[in-house]
Amino acid sequence: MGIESTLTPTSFFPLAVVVFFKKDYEEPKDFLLSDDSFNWSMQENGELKIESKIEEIVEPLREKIRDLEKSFTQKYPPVKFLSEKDRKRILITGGAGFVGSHLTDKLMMDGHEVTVVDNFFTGRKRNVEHWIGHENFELINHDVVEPLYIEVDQIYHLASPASPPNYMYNPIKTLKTNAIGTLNMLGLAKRVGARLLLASTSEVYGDPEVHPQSEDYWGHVNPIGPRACYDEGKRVAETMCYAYMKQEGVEVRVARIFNTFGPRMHMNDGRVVSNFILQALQGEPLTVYGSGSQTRAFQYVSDLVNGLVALMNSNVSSPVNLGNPEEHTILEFAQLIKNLVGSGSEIQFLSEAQDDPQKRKPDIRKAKMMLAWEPVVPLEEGLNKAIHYFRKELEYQANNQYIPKPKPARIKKGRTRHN
Ligand SMILES: O=c1ccn([C@@H]2O[C@H](COP(=O)(O)OP(=O)(O)O[C@H]3OC[C@@H](O)[C@H](O)[C@H]3O)[C@@H](O)[C@H]2O)c(=O)[nH]1
Repeated sequence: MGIESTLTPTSFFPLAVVVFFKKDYEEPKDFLLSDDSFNWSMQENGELKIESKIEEIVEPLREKIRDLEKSFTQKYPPVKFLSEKDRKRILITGGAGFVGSHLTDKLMMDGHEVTVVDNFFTGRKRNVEHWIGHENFELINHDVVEPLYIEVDQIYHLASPASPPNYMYNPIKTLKTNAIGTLNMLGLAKRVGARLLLASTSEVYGDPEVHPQSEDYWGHVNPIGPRACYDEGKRVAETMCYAYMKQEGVEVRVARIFNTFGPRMHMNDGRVVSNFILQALQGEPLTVYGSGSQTRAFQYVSDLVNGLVALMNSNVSSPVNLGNPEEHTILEFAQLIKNLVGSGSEIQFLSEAQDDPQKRKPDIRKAKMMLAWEPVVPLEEGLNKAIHYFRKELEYQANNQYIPKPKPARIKKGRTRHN
């Protein structure tokens, strides 16, 4: 069926559209308009009559758009249904980061309403994009250094850079995030009557003189060293939590998180696990700082997430260590990653990092007893998952590099181009 129209000088808009269409959209060929697309005739009154077949041409295009829209229908990971009574409104600050995004997944899949707040300094939209558009999910680009006014039942306060190169990059900002950011979140918790869980760190123990570290150890931190912005920032954040608890009755939970690794760590994170895996995968030397005799104990991210949720929903308001007590030297760790990757990389010894804690291992008896929690993912299994993730990331990076197309040579009118 053709559309019939009468052209007057002011009714050339459809033609303009057609001209644009012809000029800019030459593919696919079946939709090309040509003079055959119109029936031209002169009417008795002298006006030009055009019967267009645009509708016939446009309909297949509409069909294609409908198909595309169908294919875009978002498929979300499965989400449990929770009754109004059990469903909580949960805020996760730093929810687009490495740990925050895994916590987001768990709480979403458990059926809660999750609001993620992130300033995307180290967090990435990509980490939570699979929830965008879901009715239980909201993503807010916001820096916790500024106050936030929303209604929530629980706050997981994770916002802060966590890797030493990231938190040392802008020490003043790290201090503000941990001090002012925590103050703002505690203020919010007080105002709306929410419970707040602070993601604290094993770094509050500094370079510990007690081994393994239990929660009653006060720590050994250099208050003016390069790590102080984070260590002292988290220590003051803990202090604020207990001041708000005692003075204002805010319900607080404090998780002291030990070294954690897993998928979604940033390629430029700079912590030892991501560095060693990426170096081993690319055949580059594994960079060991110092002699490699310093120790760490690494937990897989899903264990941590389960611990955080168990702590939030427990009645334990004092600090709790969350970590895997399996301790290794950094050199052993380099060797293990090299073997798991099957890499021929060398091990390169670089100078020691200033104030680097020499021994670290959590005492997790409190978490075991009070939360019935302990890590369950064996180190090698977790590392293999992380290796798989970083392998994919490297492939993704290689496939998505922007390679500019060579521009066709411009030929000036009236001149012949010679090769
Ligand atoms: O390429 C590297 C990176 C790091 N290292 C060493 O590996 C050890 C671990 O370093 P990481 O940077 O992974 O992490 P750190 O233990 O120093 O700090 C971490 O502590 C606990 C968390 O709160 C934080 O994620 C982070 O601050 C350190 O001894 C470091 O010097 C290397 O030998 N080579």
